[in-house]
Amino acid sequence: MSDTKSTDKLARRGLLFILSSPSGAGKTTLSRKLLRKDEDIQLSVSATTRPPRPGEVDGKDYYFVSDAEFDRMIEEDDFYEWAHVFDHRYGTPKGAIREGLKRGQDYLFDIDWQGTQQLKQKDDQDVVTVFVLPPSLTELRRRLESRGQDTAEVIDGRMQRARDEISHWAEYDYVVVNDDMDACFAQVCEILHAERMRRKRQTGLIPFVRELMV
Ligand SMILES: Nc1nc2c(ncn2[C@@H]2O[C@H](COP(=O)(O)OP(=O)(O)O)[C@@H](O)[C@H]2O)c(=O)[nH]1
Ligand SMILES: Nc1ncnc2c1ncn2[C@@H]1O[C@H](COP(=O)(O)OP(=O)(O)O)[C@@H](O)[C@H]1O
Repeated sequence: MSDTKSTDKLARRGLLFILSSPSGAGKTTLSRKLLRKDEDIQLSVSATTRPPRPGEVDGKDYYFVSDAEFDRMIEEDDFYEWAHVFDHRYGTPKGAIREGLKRGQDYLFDIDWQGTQQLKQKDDQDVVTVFVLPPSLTELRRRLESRGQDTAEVIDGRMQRARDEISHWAEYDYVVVNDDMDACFAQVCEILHAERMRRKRQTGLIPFVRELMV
């Protein structure tokens, strides 16, 4: 983050910052704001078999792939994790994440509870999980409708799945309610800042403290 960069003098290990929520609660909006504001975090771009929505860019929002291509990626062990969500498959490509973490690069994940569980099993110490709740189910439906990108049938399906997704709230490290976007975004930034300061992530502390003690 530009405003934390100057105080970020010590070497640290990066983290895997996961935002999950029922569809429509606001995680894509929160993610985009975070990526714009914070230069030390980058999006882990998922692959999906779902077709692009208007305005979505291949390689930026998702890698949009065919079923056959997704099968090939599974066979070649290209995924950190993958899951069926709604009627499609979504997965996190391994890419350069492991190397990036060592250099202090943080990664943002917009993934569901299934992907979160898999990532935690693979790499619990680097994972920080945040669950975003809507203020009410009425408002959740209103947001899905106002986004104006899904059919009534798709929206009904997402509302039905919302209760299931919400039932996983207690598996997350942090839970925020996205009522007012600015207030919620500020909370998400505070969580990220505090997690970066954890002693275990500050790999530069040992040589730094050693210098202080000579
Ligand atoms: N497990 C897993 N879930 C993903 C991945 N990418 C996206 N998702 C989840 O798939 C769900 C549907 O995403 P999307 O079709 O973009 O709809 P949206 O959540 O309404 O924006 C959301 O819950 C995402 O968090 C991934 O790589 N792995
Ligand atoms: N706090 C909020 N107040 C009002 N509208 C919001 C808020 N957060 C998100 N929205 C709107 O709700 C819709 C769904 O948000 P989005 O970020 O796409 O959700 P998700 O990625 O969780 O499916 C979008 O049109 C977005 O602009």
